[in-house]
Amino acid sequence: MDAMALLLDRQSHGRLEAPAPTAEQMELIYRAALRAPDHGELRPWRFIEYTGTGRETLGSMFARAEQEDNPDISDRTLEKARSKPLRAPVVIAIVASVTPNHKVPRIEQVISAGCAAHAMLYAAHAQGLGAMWRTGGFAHHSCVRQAMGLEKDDELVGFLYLGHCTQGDRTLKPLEPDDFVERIQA
Ligand SMILES: Cc1cc2nc3c(=O)[nH]c(=O)nc-3n(C[C@H](O)[C@H](O)[C@H](O)COP(=O)(O)O)c2cc1C
Repeated sequence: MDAMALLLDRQSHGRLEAPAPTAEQMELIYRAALRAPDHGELRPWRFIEYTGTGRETLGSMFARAEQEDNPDISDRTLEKARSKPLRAPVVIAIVASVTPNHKVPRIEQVISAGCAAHAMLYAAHAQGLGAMWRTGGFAHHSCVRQAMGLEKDDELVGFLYLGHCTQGDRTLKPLEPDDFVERIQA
């Protein structure tokens, strides 16, 4: 795939189905993540991959978070939270693993992990896979953070849902660079 076409045409796919990406495809996705810009070579990221029934572990975390916020929650809402990770055959939690009190500020380390997630979206698209970056209501919940072993300064930058697209591309709303760029020329 042409690199510019990749950059200009990528889009998110929320409806994803099996089969899961192959081991070779996953390897390339992680390798792309590891090429993210990284001030100080801190490698401020880690990835937790949920597949098969492993996704139920993540669903249980979501359900626990939901229940903690609202103990009187209905079974239906609880089940909805629990089933969220089943929306794709692979879900990857991307954690900004932050080195505290470092000359590279925390925000730069979190951005770096975000860049890794971004690279993963492109690596998926380049291989004909569908992907979507989600945080939902749970990524920053103390329950989920604790279950994933996040340290105080860490950040869960999101969940990457990965699989095969069930639908074609949607028509994108055109955006114009001139609406976002300020040019200082003198
Ligand atoms: C940090 C982050 C978190 C996001 N969380 C969600 C989410 O929880 N739910 C959602 O529908 N979209 C979420 N999005 C947006 C989608 O990933 C996607 O970018 C959006 O639907 C636009 O689609 P596009 O990527 O094709 O332009 C998130 C994006 C980012 C960068």
